[in-house]
Amino acid sequence: MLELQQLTKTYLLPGGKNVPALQAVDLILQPGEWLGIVGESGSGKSTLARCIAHLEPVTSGRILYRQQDVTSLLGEALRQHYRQIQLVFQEPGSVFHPRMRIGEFLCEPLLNYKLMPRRQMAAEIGRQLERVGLSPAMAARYPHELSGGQLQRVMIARAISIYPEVIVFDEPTSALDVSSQQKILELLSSLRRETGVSAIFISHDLAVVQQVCERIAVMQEGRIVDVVADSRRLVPSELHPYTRKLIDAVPTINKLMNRSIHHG
Ligand SMILES: Nc1ncnc2c1ncn2[C@@H]1O[C@H](COP(=O)(O)OP(=O)(O)OP(=O)(O)O)[C@@H](O)[C@H]1O
Repeated sequence: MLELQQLTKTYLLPGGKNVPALQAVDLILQPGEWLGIVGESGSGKSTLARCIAHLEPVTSGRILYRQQDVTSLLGEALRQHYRQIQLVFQEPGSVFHPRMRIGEFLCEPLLNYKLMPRRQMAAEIGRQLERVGLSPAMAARYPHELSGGQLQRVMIARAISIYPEVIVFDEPTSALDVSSQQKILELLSSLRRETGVSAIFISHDLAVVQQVCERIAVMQEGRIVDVVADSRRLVPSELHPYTRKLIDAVPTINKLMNRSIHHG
């Protein structure tokens, strides 16, 4: 479905210094798959998300979407491609316009892609809000009247409203408290079952990624250093030393790992 070939992104800082944020990344996302990306801060996860979502140009390499190279798409072809790959960020607050009601925010992509006439919009927005566990009455509210977890649900509703084939989640639960985080992860699991959408799920927290992804790619200094086929069966001897270091940093994962070792 989506294939990254030798994807490289280098930032040029004022003064001439180069920052190699992505270094020859190769990665394949299969249809329906939720692929996890983990790595410590600065390893290049957000850069990868922005490049895949075409929010930043890549320095070199290719992004193949359904076998077509989309790195150099322009104009209407790019606009249509944007629709297929949606990005959900960590800080939903930064995406909302403070004076735009939630309903207007949800209308935007539907109008933009002419997915339905205006007269059906109110009912559709109500359905979308319900789908992510919110009341249709929320459509009349402003962003500052919603909690972080509710805003993240609105972001998710907006991302799925235009039926993308891939959603890139960049730390979607990191700004939330543990209970809201858990509820969002449950919502994502049920949306995955309902829609069959594919996803790239980025987090610094292996325990979170484990809940929604089978395969996980591990990033370090802009490279993929390890790909774990089954996030729920981590076999230490088969892991890259850096992956083991990440696991050691997460106590809950340690427990799961011990359990999988003892139970074969
Ligand atoms: N716009 C930019 N200009 C210059 N350097 C950047 C820019 N964005 C990211 N970088 C650098 O690229 C590298 C990768 O950053 P990135 O934000 O992708 O990592 P990350 O794994 O997402 O980290 P975090 O989890 O802290 O967000 C870092 O060295 C960062 O300083």
